[in-house]
Amino acid sequence: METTPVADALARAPKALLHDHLDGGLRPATIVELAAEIGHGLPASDAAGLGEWFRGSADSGSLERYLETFVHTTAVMQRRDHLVRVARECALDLAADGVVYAEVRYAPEQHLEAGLDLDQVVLAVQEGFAEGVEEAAAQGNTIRVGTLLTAMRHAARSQEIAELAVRHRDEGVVGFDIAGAEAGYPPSRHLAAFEYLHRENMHVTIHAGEAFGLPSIWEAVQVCGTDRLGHGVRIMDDVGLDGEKVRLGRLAAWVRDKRIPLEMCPSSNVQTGAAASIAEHPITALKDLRFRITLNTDNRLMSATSMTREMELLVREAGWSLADLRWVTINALKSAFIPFDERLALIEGVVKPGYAVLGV
Ligand SMILES: O=c1[nH]cnc2c1ncn2[C@H]1C[C@H](O)[C@@H](CO)O1
Ligand SMILES: [Zn+2]
Repeated sequence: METTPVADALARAPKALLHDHLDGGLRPATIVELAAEIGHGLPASDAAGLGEWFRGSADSGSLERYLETFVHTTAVMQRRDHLVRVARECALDLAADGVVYAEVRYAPEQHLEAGLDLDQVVLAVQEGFAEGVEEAAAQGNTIRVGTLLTAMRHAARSQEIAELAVRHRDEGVVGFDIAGAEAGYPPSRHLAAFEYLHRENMHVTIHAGEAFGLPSIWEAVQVCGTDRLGHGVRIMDDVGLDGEKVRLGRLAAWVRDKRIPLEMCPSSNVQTGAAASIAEHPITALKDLRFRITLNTDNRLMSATSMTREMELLVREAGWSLADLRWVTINALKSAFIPFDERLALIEGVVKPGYAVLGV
């Protein structure tokens, strides 16, 4: 993309990110290096080729096939020092992209193959984030990173992961999530974990309404009591036209009325077939209907993207303005899993002044 005044403004705009997978954001060069160290075979031997392989393979039109690419990232995230490095680089890369607040998620149960236990995995990742945040600050980029612990929805460890999240809540873990193939694995499968988290006053988000439709969103909201929806793009199935007038079904109305945040990830959705194109992605219609939408990367490696790029795509292909981007940034901070006063401080002290400099 050529450098234009708008592209320059987007690069400088303060960003808030609620939905980014640690194992979906590795630097290709790091994967090449770590894979060589542990003797893991890769589908491409150089960083550029590997980056291209991830993006191309993830462009499959199917969430299941998209998820298959993660075997090559989780493979190199098994040793303590490797987890520290990947987390450190994640914080540095997000900060360099202008992200001032990020919630980064991963599934600890996928990092036990070299003998670490769940707590050791969490501590290694927290150490890496702390290092990255400190280095970024030294480079002049201030970022705050919160961690979400994910349980894989096809597996049966959600209660354990929920307890792990609660155990590490004072060390930077701010919430819990479920991810993985959605069809056939409804959120209610993990109801006991969600009930436990509610009793512990712990925040919850659920991947729902990405590869499966309204029943998945309904369960996440009404049965599991989620605070936010990961993607939630299929809520559009409950939005119709009554002549010229937009009509919300009961679930869509509930989601909008309750201001339930939607963690939307345009490029990822185009790759998995959840949306036809950036121009037609429901994020724009939902913005116009004033749902509590947020803009996210999902997997920077698989989508070869960044927050700046997602913003550029919406501006170029869906007619978004800087004011729209400021709005979703504030929405994200209103929806963040850190305390209210800290969210407010970021909105008033960082985001609003940052956009004011850009004339918004
Ligand atoms: O967009 C997604 N939908 C469902 N699951 C996902 C998505 N992106 C990543 N994951 C899975 C694969 C990762 O290994 C796991 C934990 O980050 O979460
Ligand atoms: Zn995701």
